[in-house]
This record gives sequence, structure tokens and C-alpha cells, in this order.
Amino acid sequence: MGRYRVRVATGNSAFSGSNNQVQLWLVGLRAEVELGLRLRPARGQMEDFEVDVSEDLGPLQFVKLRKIHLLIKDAWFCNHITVWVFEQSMEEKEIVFPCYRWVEGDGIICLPETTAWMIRNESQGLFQKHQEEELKARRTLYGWVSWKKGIPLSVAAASEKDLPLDARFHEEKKVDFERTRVVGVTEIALKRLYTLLSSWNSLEDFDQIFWGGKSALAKRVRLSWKDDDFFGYQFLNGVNPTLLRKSSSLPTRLVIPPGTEDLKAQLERKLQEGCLFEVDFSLLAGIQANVIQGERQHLAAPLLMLKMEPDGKLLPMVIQLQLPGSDSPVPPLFLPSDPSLTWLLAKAWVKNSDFQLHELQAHLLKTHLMAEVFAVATMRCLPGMHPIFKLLIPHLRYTLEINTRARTKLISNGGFFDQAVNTGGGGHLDVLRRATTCLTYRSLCPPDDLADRGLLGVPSAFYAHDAVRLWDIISRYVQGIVQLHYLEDEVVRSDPELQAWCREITEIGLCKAQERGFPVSFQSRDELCHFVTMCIFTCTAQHSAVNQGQLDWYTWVPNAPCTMRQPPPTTKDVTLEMVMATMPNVHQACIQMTISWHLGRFQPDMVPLGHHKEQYFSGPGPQAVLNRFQEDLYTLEREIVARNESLDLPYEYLKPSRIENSITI
Ligand SMILES: CCCCC/C=C\C/C=C\C/C=C\C/C=C\C/C=C\CCC(=O)O
Ligand SMILES: [Fe+2]
Repeated sequence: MGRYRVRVATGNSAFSGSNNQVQLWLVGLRAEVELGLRLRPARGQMEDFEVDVSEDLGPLQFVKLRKIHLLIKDAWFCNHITVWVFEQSMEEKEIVFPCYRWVEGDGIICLPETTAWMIRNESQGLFQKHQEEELKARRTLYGWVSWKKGIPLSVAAASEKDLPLDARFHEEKKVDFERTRVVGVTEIALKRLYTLLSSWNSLEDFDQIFWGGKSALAKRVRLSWKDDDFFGYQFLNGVNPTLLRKSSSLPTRLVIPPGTEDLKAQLERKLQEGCLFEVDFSLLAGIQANVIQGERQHLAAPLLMLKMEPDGKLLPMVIQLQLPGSDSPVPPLFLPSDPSLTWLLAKAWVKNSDFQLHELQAHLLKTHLMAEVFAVATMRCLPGMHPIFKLLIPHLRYTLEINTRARTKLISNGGFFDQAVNTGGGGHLDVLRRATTCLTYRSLCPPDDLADRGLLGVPSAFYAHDAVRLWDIISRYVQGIVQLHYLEDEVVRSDPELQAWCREITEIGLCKAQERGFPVSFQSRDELCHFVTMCIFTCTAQHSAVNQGQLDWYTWVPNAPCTMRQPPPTTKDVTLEMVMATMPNVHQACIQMTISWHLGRFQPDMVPLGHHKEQYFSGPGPQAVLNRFQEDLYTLEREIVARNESLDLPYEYLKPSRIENSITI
């Protein structure tokens, strides 16, 4: 018995309130009581009321709530319920029941209090029963489907409309996304019209459709894209810093034609000096090229060799555009000393190939589709009271919707890949399949990946430096939360939901990825922390590193052509006509620029890393861990700002303030 003050907090997004009435129950260890209230929750409001309860409820464990609709069903977004208990001779006690979900229909929803997972064994099985019922419902809502064979599984949803309401964009996000699409489509149409009567026979003609005003760096790209150091820089710190690796030997595919022995001597000298690097696009070899509006596009599978200069510049040394084969046992090598247009076209072929592997492997597969697997497995295996659910859920916001939109608009039949990209038309799916077969756990963990690629401690590798710093900061955050909930390794080993989550990701979502180093169980807190750190890093920092740069590096189309309309050159006499006949046409270029802007632009409702408002945890312990996380991020922010001040090209993509807390675009 005692007096209770109850606070009902409603979300702040549009339509979060409801005209339906809401009924509440308090559920204690010894009894439960219906509060007899009928409140109509209002958007952005916290509504308090007090009740005297005659029964002895015992320690509160749940709040139950139900929305009652007479005629119209009006979904309500409940943030949380907070209860203060005033009991005789005891000071006031605050108990929080997090929700952060849509309340639809008229079913009863059960909210456990925030520390429930810690006391689940002393609750006469009440929490266990709640968890089982919750997961049974979630497994119905969030199903797996194999969208295309050979790539990670996705959420079962034919379009975003089929997703559960809790996985959907909130109104502000939806309005912005749709508006941006309309702006983009209108731009494409206007630019088509504008260029109908104009020339398209010089590289400067791309100016007619260029959106330089949206990014200072994009304007710099337009001015400097032909320079070799600017070209090399992009493999370290551009929109795709994931392919560059330090050479441990001359690649076997690099067949040196007779008469170019001095090149071989230069390469070997750089190798000995430990400053030879390579980017190998062999993954593209044999991929079927797209046919766009009846015009066959073309693909290459380049090898690029580069040398790291003492001043940190990375300069291209040689480009081989095709793998040696029966029809071309000694493919021509293109050199910086070749005629300028020949060398420029060879570099353009490298950047077109980089565009394919960046968008399909580094961006779509290794961030978006990985995050989707984490999201579906989390919803299917971890109850809302589980500490790893609470830790991860802010980093999974909107991902299922943006990925579903990608499957219906971007990589679908007739999608933007089919309309404007030379791996479109089905080749893009083969690239995804090939990339999936070499998607290792190590490649998603920067300390391992960058060590394997020989990029640790390289002074001009700013992505590498910032990625390792962020990994360490996120790792400390994850360890802080894990150590509050798992007091020894045995608690990890004996957590059935956690072990099921791990298996669901590796064996189901990633299709038996244990062969690629992914775990099928966690035997220790360290193993758990490493994996959860990888999840959060992938959903935040890594996506930022490969997404934001689309606006800066892809809107000047010649710097990263989305398609190539002529075969790769096999001789050194290249003309401007050949270059312009190879580069994307006006329509394809407009699509590239529009979508690159759509995806790379700053998201107006973005939540910066570590600054989500939802409070799934409560109490001083988790709050102190989160505070430390935010402080570490702010320290890194200041470090990066200071470092960038001395750089001609600042590296901004891993500045914490620019990293979104989840994958939403
Ligand atoms: C033609 C240039 C394509 C450039 C982008 C290619 C791949 C991007 C990789 C991952 C993107 C992931 C999610 C994007 C989801 C939806 C965006 C698709 C279309 C937006 C415009 C629209 O909805 O019509
Ligand atoms: Fe993205």
C-alpha cells in the first residue's frame, strides 16, 4: 500500500500523441492494480498524476498499458513511464519503465522496469515469461528472407510499407527523404532539358550539370581531379579507404612487358623501401557489364600500384586495366609518363572500378547489409530488457527502412544501378555475392583490418588513424556497459538469449559465416565486447566513412564515373573523343550526381554518435559509462579539428559530431 506518482511521457515526433484513451496497471512482485485512469497522451508531453493504492504490490516490476479506441485507431508513441513510490518511512524511489515504441491496437503491452534483467532470477519467473512472450511476438514481426542468393539475409518486407511501425521512419525523416527525392528527380529532368541543345564533347561540359555549391570539397575535386597526388590521396582518405594495402611482393598478375625493365626496378626498389602500395580490383574480373538503353556498357578489373612519398603523398606508378589472360597474355601497362589523355583515361577506369566496389562492397554490403543482419537478429533474439538490446537499439534506428528502400529503388530491376551503373543489370548482384564470400570478421574490425592492410602508423592515413581511435572509444563504452551486467565470463556463457543472438547472426543472417571468422558463441566478456564493438562501429563510424564522401567525391562525375560506355583502351593513343564517348552520358551523369547528393547530404534529423535521447538504462552506473563515452568523443573531436587545421585537405568523415548514431541513409 502507498502513494504512487505516475508520469506518462509521449514522443516528440509528429503524430506521436493519440486521441485514444490509455489504461495503465502497476504490477508488483506481490500484486497488481489497475489505475482506473483514462488519459489521452499528447505529443511531446509528460503527464503526471498521483494515486493511492491500498494493496501491497511489493517491488514494482512492470507497468502494463493498453490503448482503448472506440471508433478510430490512433497509434501512440510512448517514450517511457516513470513511477515514484512514496512508502511509509521510506524515501521516494524512482522506477523507470522504458518503451520508445508505437502502441497500436488494443492489446496489453508490458514494460519491465530498467533493472529487470539484473533481478530476473528473483522474480518468480515473471520476467522470463514476459521475455518469452515478447520474443514470440517479435519473431512474427521480424522475419528473415533471402532477397538474392549468396548475399546476407534481409528483413522480410517487400517494401517499406510492410515493415513494422517501430522500424519505420518517423514523420520528419519520411517527409525529408521524399522531398529530397522529388528535388532530385526534378533536377535530373531540368538538367536533361537544359543540356538537350548544348554540347557534350569536352570534360568541362560536365560543368553544365555540376552541383558544386553543395560541397566545398566537391568544388576542389572539380579543380584537382586530374592531379596524380589528388588521385592517390583518395585511396587513403576518400570515400572508399577500404581497398588500399601495402604490397608484400609484386602482384603475380602484374606481368611486366619487355622493354619496361626500369619500371620493374622502380617497383622493386619501392617494395624494398616498404613504401609500395596496391589496389586490386580483381573482384570485377568477368562480371557481366550492363546494357543501358540498348547501349552495352563496359567493365575492367584494374590493378593500381602506388608509392608512398616521404611527405605522405601517395602517387600512382602504374595501372594495368585487365588481368593477364589467353587473349591478352601481357596486358598493356599505363604510366604517368604516357600522353596526358591516355593516363587520364586509365585513371578514370580505376575510379570507375573503385565506384563499383565502394558502393556495393564497402558501403552497401559491409555497412548497410551487415547492420540489417544485426537489426533483425536483435529484434528476434534479444528481449527489450536485455542489456545488449539496450546498448544496440539506438544504433539500429531506421536501418531496416533505408535498406528496404535500397532494394526497391537502387539495386532492384530497373533501379538506379540498372539505369546508370556499368555493373547494373545483374552484374551488381554477382559483385555482391563475390564480396560476401570474402567478407571476414577481421575486415570489419579496424585494428585487425588496418594491420592486415599495412596501414597502421602511416602518417597520412587519416581514415586509419581516426578509425582506430574511434574503435578504442567505442570499445571502452561497450566494456563499461558489459561489465556492469556480466560480472564474470560464466554469465556470458550461460546467457541463452545472447548465445542465440550470436548464432542467429553468424549462422542464419550471414549464412554460415563462421568459415569467415565470425563467432557462433561468446565464451568470454572480451569476445562479447569485441563483437558488439564491431556492430556499433559498423553502424556508425564505418558507415560515416563510406557514405558522407559521396557528396564530395562523386558529384564531379569525371572523378568517379558511375559507368563506362566504351571498352578500356588497349593502346596509348587516346583522344578526347574517346574519353567523352567512354564517360557517362548526360542522363547517367545526372543520376549519379543526384543520388550521390541524396545519399551523401547531411541528414537534418541526424542523431550524433552517442547522443541518442532514449534512456534504456537507468541508475548511476550506465549513465557514468555513457558520460565517459561522450567525453571521449569530444576529446577526439578536438584532436581531429586541431589536426585538420594543418591539412590542405581536412579529413572530416570520422569527426564524432559528423557520425550518425545509426545507418539512416
Ligand atoms: C547511380 C548512383 C548510385 C550511387 C549509390 C549506389 C549505391 C549506394 C549503396 C548503398 C545505399 C544504401 C541505401 C540507399 C537507399 C535508398 C536510396 C535509393 C534511392 C533514393 C532515391 C529514391 O528513393 O528514389
Ligand atoms: Fe548509406
